[in-house]
Amino acid sequence: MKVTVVGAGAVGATCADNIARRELAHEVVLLDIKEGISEGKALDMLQASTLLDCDVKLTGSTNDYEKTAGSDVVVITSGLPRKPGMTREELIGINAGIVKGVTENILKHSPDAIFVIISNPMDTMTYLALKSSGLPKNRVIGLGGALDSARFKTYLSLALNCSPNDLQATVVGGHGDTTMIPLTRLATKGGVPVSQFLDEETLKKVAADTMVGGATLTSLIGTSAWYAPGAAGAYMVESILRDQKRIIPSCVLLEGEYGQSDICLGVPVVLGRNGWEEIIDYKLNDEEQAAFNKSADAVRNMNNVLSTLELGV
Ligand SMILES: NC(=O)C1=CN([C@@H]2O[C@H](COP(=O)(O)OP(=O)(O)OC[C@H]3O[C@@H](n4cnc5c(N)ncnc54)[C@H](O)[C@@H]3O)[C@@H](O)[C@H]2O)C=CC1
Ligand SMILES: O=C([O-])CC(=O)C(=O)O
Repeated sequence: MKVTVVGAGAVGATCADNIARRELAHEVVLLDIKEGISEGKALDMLQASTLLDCDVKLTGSTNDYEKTAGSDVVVITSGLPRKPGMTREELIGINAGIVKGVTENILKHSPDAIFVIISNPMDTMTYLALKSSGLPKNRVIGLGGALDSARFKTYLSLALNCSPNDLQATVVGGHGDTTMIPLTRLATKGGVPVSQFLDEETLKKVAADTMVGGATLTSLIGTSAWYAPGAAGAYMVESILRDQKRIIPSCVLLEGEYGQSDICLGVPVVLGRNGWEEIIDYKLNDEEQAAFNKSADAVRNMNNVLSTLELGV
């Protein structure tokens, strides 16, 4: 199996490193437009491999897409990250052109690849990659819910003083500070609703912290996060390449599911060797569905901006 990660910055390099360390693919190509950075980071990771008993062919490429040929999965992280005080949505003007161009270049050499889109604003970038490529819907998957749910579990585990591994907790909707929806009602500890352990005020704080999880890290670090985003990328790639069929909330095209159409938005999906294979219906209650619809409205507004950017979509 071969994976290409486009963008050898913080998220791309971390994702490639996680994929290599866990030997999820036999070959990993890291590609960046900036001269030397991908070759340097790939060589550094290769040297680390000798210390970590891991055997993966890791190479870098400065914008040479021939080296990416025959990739099974392509992870797109190329583009600008936000700075403190910015929203992810403000990145659309610069990142849309990058994501569209990269998708086109990749497809020339890997026509059968499954795409995992990370660049922000991710819901709109996923929609753009899908629409501009004409790919089957199951092969374009945005990363949002995997990361946001990891943050939800982290804040829950801190409040509950328990292992995050004993928690089930999912975030659906958009990957934005105000558009994501931590599904508190469905969160469980060892199969028991977390509302049996935590009062409403604490649960509200956990949900609020989750929603601004990315913004909190951005203001602490000065740029956006990469350890959990890179790990979340590898987690999705693992389920795809190993055909694990894990249920991972991800951004996919909705065609009536969850009451929405012609939009890519975060819902629980089964990830396997065919990409996303099934949408799981969580049967949202009225309040959750209203929040989902509001989230869809905001993401649709961003998608409408694409037509003003002269991208030809
Ligand atoms: N969906 C999610 O959950 C997350 C999304 N992100 C997003 O991921 C993106 C990357 O973030 P970082 O890695 O922190 O940024 P970074 O600035 O560290 O790395 C981005 C890399 O993309 C490269 N690049 C730019 N244009 C390119 C092109 N046309 N072809 C190839 N490479 C190109 C740059 O040279 C740079 O090395 C940002 O848009 C960020 O907002 C970050 C974290 C989580
Ligand atoms: O916060 C950001 O801009 C990057 C991102 O999407 C995240 O870490 O969730």
